[in-house]
Amino acid sequence: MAAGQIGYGVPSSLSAKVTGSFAYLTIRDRMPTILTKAIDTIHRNKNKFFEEHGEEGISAEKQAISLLSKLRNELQTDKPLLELMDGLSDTESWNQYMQRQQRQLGDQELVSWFKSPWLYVECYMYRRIQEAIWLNPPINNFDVFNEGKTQSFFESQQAVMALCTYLGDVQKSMEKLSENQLSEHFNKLLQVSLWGNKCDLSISAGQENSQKASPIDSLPSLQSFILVNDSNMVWLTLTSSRRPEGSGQKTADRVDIVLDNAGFELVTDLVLADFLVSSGLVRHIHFHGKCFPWFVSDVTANDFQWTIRQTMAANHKWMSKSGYQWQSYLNEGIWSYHDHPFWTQPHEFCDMAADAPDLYATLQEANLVLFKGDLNYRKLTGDRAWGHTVDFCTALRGFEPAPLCSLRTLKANVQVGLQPGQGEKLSTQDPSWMTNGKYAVIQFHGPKLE
Ligand SMILES: O=P(O)(O)OC[C@H]1O[C@](O)(CO)[C@@H](O)[C@@H]1O
Ligand SMILES: [Mn+2]
Repeated sequence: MAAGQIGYGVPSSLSAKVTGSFAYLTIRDRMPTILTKAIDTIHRNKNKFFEEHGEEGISAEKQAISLLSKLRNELQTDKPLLELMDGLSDTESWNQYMQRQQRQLGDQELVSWFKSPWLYVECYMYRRIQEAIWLNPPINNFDVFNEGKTQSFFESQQAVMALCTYLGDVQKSMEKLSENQLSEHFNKLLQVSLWGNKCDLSISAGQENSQKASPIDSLPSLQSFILVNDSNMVWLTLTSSRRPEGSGQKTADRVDIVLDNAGFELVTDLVLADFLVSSGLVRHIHFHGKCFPWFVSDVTANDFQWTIRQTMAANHKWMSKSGYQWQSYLNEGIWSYHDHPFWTQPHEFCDMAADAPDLYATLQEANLVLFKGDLNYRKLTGDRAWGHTVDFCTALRGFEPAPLCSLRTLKANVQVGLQPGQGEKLSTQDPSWMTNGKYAVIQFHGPKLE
C-alpha cells in the first residue's frame, strides 16, 4: 500500500499534520481570526443584549466570550479536542465521532487540532462556537455570523437586480423558447449559481466578498476557469427524467439543492430554482440548509426566510416580483426548505447511508441533487489526498443516492476527475489554483445518458 493510504486505494485525510499545507495554514491563521471576529461581534452587541435582557444579557455575553477565548486558546496550543457538554440532540453523535477519530489515531496520541483530519476539526470549531452560544441563555439565539451574511446580501444588490431582471425577461418569453434556447438559459443560470459560490465569507475569514458586476455579463470571461464542465449531463438528466417514458410529460419530479452560502450565492440558487420550476423542467425543489450558523456564511432557515422577505420588499420591480414568486412557491409546496443535523456534522458523505439513513433515503427520491460549494465537495470526496486524475465516482466511495452534481469554486486542495496533465499544468501556471477561488467545476456523477 502506498504511503498516506488508509486502505486499498483510499488516501489519507488532509490535515494540519503537514506543516505549511493549506489545512495547516487554515487552522493556524484563518480559524483563530474567525474566532476573534465572533468574539468581537458578541462584544459589539453588548448594548443590544442589555436593552433586551438587562444584566442577564450582559453576563451571558461575558460568559460566551470567555468560552470562545478558551476555544481559541485550545486551538492555538493544539490541545486535545474536548467532548461537547451542551446535551443537545446531536451532542452524543459528535462525542461518538470523536471516539471514532481517537480509535483511528491509536492510543499513542490524542485527537487534537493539528493532528486530526482538517475536515473534522474545522467542523468541530463551528459546533463549539454554537455550544458557547447555546449554553448562554438569554442570548442563545444569537447568530454571530448574521451581520456578515446580511451585509453580503446588501452589497450585492446591483447584481441581484440584474439577475432578477434577466429571469423576468426569460419568463416573459418562456412559452416561445426552443429546446436549444431553454438549454442555453439553463446553462447560464447554472453557471451564475456556480460562480455565486465565489462569494463565501469563510475563505476571506469574514472579509467583505460580494458580487458587484452583472453576473450574466461576466460569464464568458469566466468560462475558461471551469476545469470540469459536465453541465450537459445535468441537462440530460433533467430532460430524461421527464416521466413516464414516452408519455409526453415534461417534468422531472424533484431536484434537491444542498445549499451553501447566504448572501449573493443564495439568490443565485433561488433564481436557478425559479427557472427550473417556471420553465416546466422540474416540479418540486427541496432546499437543504443548516440547523445552526456554520462556516461563517452558510444558509440557516432564518437566512433563507430573511432573504426572501428582503427580496419581496425591494424597491425594484423585478426583484420584488421574484421575491413574491418565491414566497408563493413555498406557500404552495412547490419549494420546501429542510434541515437535518447531518449537514452540520463532520462526516464524509460516503458515511451518510450508514450514519443518517433517513437523509440518504430522502435524497434517493430526487431526480438530481445539486451540491453547492467547496465544503460539500470536500465532504463528497472525503477531503482526502486523491490524485487529480482519480474518477469522481471513485472519490465518492459509494455515495450515490441519486444523480448528483457538485457546483464548486475551488477553495481547498482536493480536486479529482481532471484530465492527465491538467493539474500539473495548472500548478505551473497558477500555484494556488486549488485554493484561490478563481477556478470552478460542474462535476456530475450518475448514469451516463446520450
Ligand atoms: O462556502 P464554501 O464554498 O463551502 O467554502 C468554505 C471553504 O472555505 C474554507 O473555510 C477555507 O478554508 C474551507 O475550509 C471551506 O471548504
Ligand atoms: Mn459555505
